[in-house]
Amino acid sequence: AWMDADFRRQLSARRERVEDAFEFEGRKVGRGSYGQVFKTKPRSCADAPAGDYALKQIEGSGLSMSACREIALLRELKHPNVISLKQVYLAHETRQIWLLFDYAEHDLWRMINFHASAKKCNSQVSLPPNFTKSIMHQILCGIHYLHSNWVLHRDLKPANILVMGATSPERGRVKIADLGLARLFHQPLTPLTEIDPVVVTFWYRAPELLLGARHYTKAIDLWAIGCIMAELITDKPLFYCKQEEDIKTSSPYNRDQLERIFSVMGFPSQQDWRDLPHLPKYGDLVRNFGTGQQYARFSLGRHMSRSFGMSETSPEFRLLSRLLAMDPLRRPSAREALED
Ligand SMILES: Cc1ccc(-n2nc(C(C)(C)C)cc2NC(=O)NCCN2CCOCC2)cc1
Repeated sequence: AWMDADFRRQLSARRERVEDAFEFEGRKVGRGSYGQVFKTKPRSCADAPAGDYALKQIEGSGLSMSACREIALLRELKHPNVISLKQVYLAHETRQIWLLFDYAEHDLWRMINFHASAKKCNSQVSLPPNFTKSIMHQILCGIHYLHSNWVLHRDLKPANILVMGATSPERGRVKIADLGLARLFHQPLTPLTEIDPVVVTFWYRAPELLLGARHYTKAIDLWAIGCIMAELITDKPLFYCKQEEDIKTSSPYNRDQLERIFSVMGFPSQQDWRDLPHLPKYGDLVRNFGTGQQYARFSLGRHMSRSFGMSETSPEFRLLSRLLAMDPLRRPSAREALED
């Protein structure tokens, strides 16, 4: 009763209700710990332009911390390669929050898997020439925009790279999104596996994170982009590491993931990564890997030329090896990578 009852009545009479504007019964397309997503079309009476939309019903009720963060963040951002928030619906009766987005038909995770399986049954479904170049350029444009606005993604991976489909006027356009759960904790040291152990993969996590770095950086996003670039080229996750079931590690140190990285990249020398000994988990590293000379003959060039016939003198290899510099200080900024 503390609020003016008449004022509340006016508000609720004027408030547009999501069910009046959109048809979404039985059209669920996604479900995760973040909430659920419906593919929907506006009803004829709605003033939204025709076309497909994605309605995300946020998990939980009321203005949770993550709902506030997502709305506050997305409403400030506007870039062709970043998912755009079209509308927010607050259902007061149920304290439900709905976010309206343009519907993205594809994501890189499904596109890469489709292409890989097609290749296996070796029907030549080859990705159009320059597909990888276009996708990479758009990802770097979107990340350059986010980084210029001091927004770090923190969980870049193929599933978070959406691509608009043939029915969209933005056909083929990349929309960087975050469908995941990594939003709930900002510190990299929080055990993500506590939320949804099945989903979390460490394949895109930069080595400094695995060695206990306390803060996310722009360079951590660029490492992930390097991993995505290699995966677009070879159809396989570069640092694929089988996930033993529901690891309840509270430590960021993941020995198997580090082992996989070293068996592709080689072991970082003092020259390669001056600050390595200062990382919190350096002691574990030395205990588990010693001086790493068992990885002496491995290198990214060797891996890419043997697994994909990529020349170490090609421009794409040069960019890939810069993005995948073990020392975060040696990785290019998004702008430098765009200029490459
Ligand atoms: C708590 C929290 C959660 C997510 C975000 N977040 N951050 C981003 C950036 C700008 C970093 C790419 C995007 C989103 N949210 C979604 O992508 N949302 C999903 C949009 N999808 C839903 C399915 O259909 C396509 C759009 C922020 C904070």
